[in-house]
Amino acid sequence: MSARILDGNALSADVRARLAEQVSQIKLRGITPCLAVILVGDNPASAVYVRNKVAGCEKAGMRSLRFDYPADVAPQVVLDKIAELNADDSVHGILVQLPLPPQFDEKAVLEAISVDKDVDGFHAENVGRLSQGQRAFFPCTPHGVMKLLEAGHVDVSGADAVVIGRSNIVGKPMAMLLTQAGATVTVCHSRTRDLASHTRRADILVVAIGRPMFVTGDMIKPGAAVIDVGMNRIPAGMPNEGKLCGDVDFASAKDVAGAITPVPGGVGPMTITMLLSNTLESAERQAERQEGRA
Ligand SMILES: Nc1nc(=O)c2c([nH]1)NC[C@@H]1CN(c3ccc(C(=O)N[C@@H](CCC(=O)O)C(=O)O)cc3)C=[N+]21
Repeated sequence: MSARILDGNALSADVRARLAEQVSQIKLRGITPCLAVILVGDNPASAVYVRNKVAGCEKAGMRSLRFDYPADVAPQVVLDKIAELNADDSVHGILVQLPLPPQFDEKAVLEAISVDKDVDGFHAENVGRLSQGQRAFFPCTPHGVMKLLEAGHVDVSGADAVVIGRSNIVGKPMAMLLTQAGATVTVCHSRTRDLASHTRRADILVVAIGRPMFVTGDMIKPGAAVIDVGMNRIPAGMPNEGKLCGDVDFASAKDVAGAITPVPGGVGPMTITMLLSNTLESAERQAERQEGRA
């Protein structure tokens, strides 16, 4: 048996069509949702992602602003730009592409973004709000994973979910969203003993460790939903060198899993889709505030 494919490109197209409809509605109220993207340095992968984010905005009818800085820029220059964008009512979302060069204090940069414009959901206050079940911007990658599970009719409530990876941008918020949706969640990481004993019990397995093809079919419970957040280049000297691959060995996993996301075409496109969705939501909240004042 081969697993059902949880198709992130198809779901993205669906969701983005609906977003474009909502964007044209809010434009009638005189507001054009606008995302500002800040990119520091010349990491080629970051440049591709930023280009995709900007293109996604335009296609959905949103406005985007892009600010590029050289790798050796003084952090204060970026902080000043963030302050300017925070104060600009025509900007609804601000994203600083990570990772930042070493002279930056990443946390200080993320905290400088207004909570109301933090469409990445990385600000400590948004993280706190999410953990308390309050209205918040959810981080885009885990939010996109929840949408993929929902569209794929994967039952989350009561499921045993295992998340591999404990990063602030994926693993931790993923665990929170799954917990809120009623799963029993285990978070595994580099110090976990006997990883496979955990993964083999998972009805839902989310893998976000950044190690190419690390999870193999023998680590997966038959019928499980396997979500691959990995985004790696196949190392030199291996077949398909230079191509994208996930943290899951798709070839062996697909024969065991009940449902699985491919790389590319799984979680990645949904990350950008949820970024657009958060930007629209930010614009809608601003419209509510304005109309509340009027
Ligand atoms: N502040 C910030 N927010 C982010 O959301 C953020 C970030 N920094 N830094 C880097 C990571 C990575 N990320 C991806 C988004 C889309 C794809 C994506 O669309 N991937 C395509 C393939 C793209 C390709 O061909 O390279 C796919 O999986 O099908 C991948 C990765 C967002 N990130």
